[in-house]
Amino acid sequence: RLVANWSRLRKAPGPILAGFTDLWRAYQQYNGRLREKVLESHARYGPVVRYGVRCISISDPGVINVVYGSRAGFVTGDSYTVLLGHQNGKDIASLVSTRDEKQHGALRRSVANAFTATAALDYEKWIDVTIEELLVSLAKKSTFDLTSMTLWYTMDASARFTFGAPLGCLLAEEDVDGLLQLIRDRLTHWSRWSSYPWIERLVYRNPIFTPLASNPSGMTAVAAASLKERVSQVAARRDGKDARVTPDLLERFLEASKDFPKALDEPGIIGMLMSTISGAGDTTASVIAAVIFYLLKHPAVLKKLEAELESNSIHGIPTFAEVSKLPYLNAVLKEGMRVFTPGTHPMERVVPTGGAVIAGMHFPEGTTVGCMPAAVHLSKGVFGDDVHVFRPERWLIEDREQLRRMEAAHMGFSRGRRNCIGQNIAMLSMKKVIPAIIMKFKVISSTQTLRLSQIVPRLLRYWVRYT
Ligand code: HEM
Repeated sequence: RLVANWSRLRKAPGPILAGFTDLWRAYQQYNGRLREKVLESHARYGPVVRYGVRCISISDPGVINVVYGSRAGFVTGDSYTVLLGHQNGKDIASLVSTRDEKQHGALRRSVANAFTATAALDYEKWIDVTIEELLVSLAKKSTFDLTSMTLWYTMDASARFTFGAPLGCLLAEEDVDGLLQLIRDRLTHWSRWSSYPWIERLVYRNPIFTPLASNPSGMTAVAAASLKERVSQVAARRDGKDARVTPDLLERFLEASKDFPKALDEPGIIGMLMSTISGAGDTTASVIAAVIFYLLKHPAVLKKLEAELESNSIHGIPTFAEVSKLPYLNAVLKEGMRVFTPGTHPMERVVPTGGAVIAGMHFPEGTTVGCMPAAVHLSKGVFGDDVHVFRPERWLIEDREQLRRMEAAHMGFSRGRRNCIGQNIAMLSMKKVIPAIIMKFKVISSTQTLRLSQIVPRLLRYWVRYT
């Protein structure tokens, strides 16, 4: 059996054990090292690397459209089912976790209006209030923990634009109500079990083992409770008792459910809430912290950014209109999201019937292929020889063709029909909060030898190790 496993994809290089058994992958993932190992393997073997019995990582940006393109027919890998919520003995699919393309398309269409660039502007006021609270908290401190503060900020901001009320993390400086822990439990669960989704199903979604099922269900319960509470508030509003000027995401989902009753039935809305809550917190916080880290590490870049903000009279909390088109700020964020990506493993897709030739190699149907943004972003052919260097200037060039190639290879928000639906909101939040912090405070590192590992792993300690 082990030899049969190995021979299935023997042309693809990679760690020997990975070809024989998925235990190798499971072990690395359990220890938060899979990302590091896949990156090492790409450096050693090239753009195609095997990291599991049927799993292939590809770092060649040329394959992005093949694997993630809208008509490509590559459905998401079985590993995503580990993310399915579970309530009352039933799986609750979310945007991220559903493998059913029809269900995904219907759900995504039903909520698309709530995430457009125009809709994101409606959430600006929720974000402003939260930035204000963050600045007040920071002003009271002589030193602050960047990791925690950005996290409390994104948790409160996302709770505001999702449910219309903050969690209170910034005020308490802790994980109020344990929501962050629930998100992390869900991601840890994903990380632990994505190598063996069929065992996960057997253990956690089997009525015989119901007590164990609490792990993937925690967030489902929170989302369901929020939904119940808000439905009664919306009903009260309709009676004229509670006038809400700007609808939050949940209210928009409830509105949209009238037009899309099938996609956005109760489990559909719960699934959307789960995707939004877990998609918005840790990811945005870690990118903000990483960008500030790179600015501190590169004082010349920080100085240039400050000069751009100064010359555009950006002080206090800027409006999105003021900062959305600033070229250097754009370049800093794009570059920050190139050198730092939170994802810990390739975004897995399954080769459709008949197999496919990808990156010059034929893969039989059923093979899991995927790109890990961290690996793709190190493509020297696209980004140049200095791929490991944080250099926003690479995005400020005249050469349109080169810019197009870099844009096409940027996977910070993934690509294709399952790309990040929250990216407009994330960009709005980041483009406002980073200038607000650096223009109000002179942020300096409290240690001489600041490393990314001191900033990021505490955010993502359950699912990735940074060195
Ligand atoms: C800088 C911050 C963010 C980054 C780097 C990021 C990154 C990503 C990536 C890489 C994916 C694809 C995951 C996969 O296929 O495995 C994704 C999907 C998703 N993200 Fe984000 N995200 C961010 C912020 C947000 C925010 C603020 C929200 C919600 C308001 C959000 C909601 C989602 C949802 C719902 C999906 C699933 C989309 C689908 O499957 O159709 N994300 N994100």
